[in-house]
Amino acid sequence: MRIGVGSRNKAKLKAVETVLQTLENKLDIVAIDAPSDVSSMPFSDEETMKGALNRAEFCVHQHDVDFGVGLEGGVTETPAGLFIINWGALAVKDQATFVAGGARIKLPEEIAKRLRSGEELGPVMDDFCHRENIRHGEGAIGVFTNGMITRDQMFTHIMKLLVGQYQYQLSNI
Ligand SMILES: O=P(O)(O)OP(=O)(O)OP(=O)(O)OC[C@H]1O[C@@H](n2cnc3c(O)ncnc32)[C@H](O)[C@@H]1O
Ligand SMILES: [Mg+2]
Repeated sequence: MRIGVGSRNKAKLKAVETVLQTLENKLDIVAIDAPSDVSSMPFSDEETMKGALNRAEFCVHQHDVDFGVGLEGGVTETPAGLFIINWGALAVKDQATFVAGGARIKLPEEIAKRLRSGEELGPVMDDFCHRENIRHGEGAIGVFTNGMITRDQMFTHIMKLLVGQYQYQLSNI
């Protein structure tokens, strides 16, 4: 089974491997530079979901893979403040595409302000924490939940939601 993941982000790749390893021994996971075709800091559910779908569909349409996975991070305004959000898509070659959303939490106002003025969350988190590449590891969600839920764990949950929907469809044809 050959799976294309539309990213080189370590947290995303780890999540895909974690979930698929439990299902199949012969796995060929390929990291693909898939364009999201949305802004680098998506600012709504709609835009973030679109980014995930575009990445997944690019993988199955442009590469020789059985499945394409797209995982996309973004933020959205709510009455309670700016929330970090994530969406995932699983495109099955010549078949359906599945979509799932992830856990979301409010970002501290100090971070939210910087994003509203046009900065990207990745560099803002590194600056805020005086560290590098937080987006490849625990992520903002890990930092602001005290490590309770890390970025790869959050994406692992999304992957389970995607694969589970595909399995349900297979068993109900
Ligand atoms: O290489 P790609 O796959 O694009 O991975 P990415 O880390 O850039 O992730 P996204 O494009 O999906 O996320 C959009 C932006 O939000 C940032 N971001 C999203 N979730 C984050 C998190 O948990 N921690 C730090 N930055 C995050 C990310 O760095 C981008 O600037
Ligand atoms: Mg990105």
